Amino acid sequence: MKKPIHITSEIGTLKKVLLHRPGKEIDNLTPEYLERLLFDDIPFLPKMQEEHDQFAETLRNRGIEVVYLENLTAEALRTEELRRQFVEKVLYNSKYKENGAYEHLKNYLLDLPNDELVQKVMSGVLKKEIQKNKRKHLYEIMEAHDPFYLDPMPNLVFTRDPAAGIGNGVSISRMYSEARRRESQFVRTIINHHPDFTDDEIPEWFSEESLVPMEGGDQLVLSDRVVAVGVSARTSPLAIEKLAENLLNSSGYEKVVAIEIPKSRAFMHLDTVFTMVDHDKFAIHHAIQGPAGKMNIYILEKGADGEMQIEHRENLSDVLKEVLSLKSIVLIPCGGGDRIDAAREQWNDGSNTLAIAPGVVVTYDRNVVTNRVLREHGIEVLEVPSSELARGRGGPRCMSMPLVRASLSD
Ligand SMILES: NC(=[NH2+])NCCC[C@H](N)C(=O)O
Repeated sequence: MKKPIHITSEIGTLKKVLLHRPGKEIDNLTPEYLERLLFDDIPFLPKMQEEHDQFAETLRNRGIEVVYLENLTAEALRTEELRRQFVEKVLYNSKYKENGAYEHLKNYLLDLPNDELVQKVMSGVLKKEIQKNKRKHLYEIMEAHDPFYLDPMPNLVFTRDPAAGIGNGVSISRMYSEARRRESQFVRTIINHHPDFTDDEIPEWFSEESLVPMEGGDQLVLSDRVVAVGVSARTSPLAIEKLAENLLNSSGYEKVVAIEIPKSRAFMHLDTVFTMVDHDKFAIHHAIQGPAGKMNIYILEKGADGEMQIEHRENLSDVLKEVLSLKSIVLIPCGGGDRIDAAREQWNDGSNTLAIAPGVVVTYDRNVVTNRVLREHGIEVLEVPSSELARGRGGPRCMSMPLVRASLSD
């Protein structure tokens, strides 16, 4: 039987992918809350949806099955008990656990049919939506102080981050910031309760219940033996070691490569500065490499005694050649390596490519220099429009959670 999750590389032909079509959550963004909600601007939703639909169409045109987070979640909530658990988890991960201030909110949500329930949880709930006479806690009453009963989740469009497939298993993220922590509950619900996923035992390499953060944008499945994980503003070394222990003990994975990147907004995840585009080619933003190309890279593997062994390395190209057993590799610089073009295009996710087959990537049309340089290196580049999509600081890789890719040996 076909496995519901099969991801043994970054580049194997993509067969099935999970997306989220941006919705009303975007229309609840206001300038005041942009920082708290990790968004940089207020997109024009109809245009953003149009661009997102073109992204999905580009994938479908290449024979890829596109499924949506909102639909699978609504389908998975098959009993009253599951609906209740889902809502309670989401609210628990919000800030309303303190003094039971969420009872009315919970009842309000549970009165809705599944598709509306899911939409509401995504879009957020304004205090004014709940009847005044039902609000009794201080927080509920103080509407001007904060209009949101439940914050919107504008980052759901970045399905890459709350979970990632590795091998036939999944790593469900403990998101770094409160703004995104609830997002993991959607994939959790799907994996545990959607009929397309429950027939099979899906190993879990990392859980959202963990105390230390890790996000999917930092995880790159380099091969069926090696996973790379960014040590970033969002993913901690403690989390990476935990993931490595699980992978090295109970999967075919033999090495986890921890790659330290600068902790800044522009470089929030490894995939904003480094993605795989072909068997031996990678898109990279040169600024992650220090003087003379030096970086901090650590290879975690099991020693002969079964203990975890960690080795330090400094050169990315050498590490990639070593762990992928390649004679040579090519790093394709974002913006062609030009200081201005590289910084501008990295900000708009120039290196955040989504490989849909070896040497075939989906990118944003606005990154003209990077796209040209990728083509000069023999990569087929499928461009998608990006005026509005780019405003949340995530590109085609961030906007997709691959569920099934062909193995490279197929
Ligand atoms: N895999 C990625 N690079 N995701 C980008 C996520 C962007 C999102 N606004 C955030 O700050 O979380």
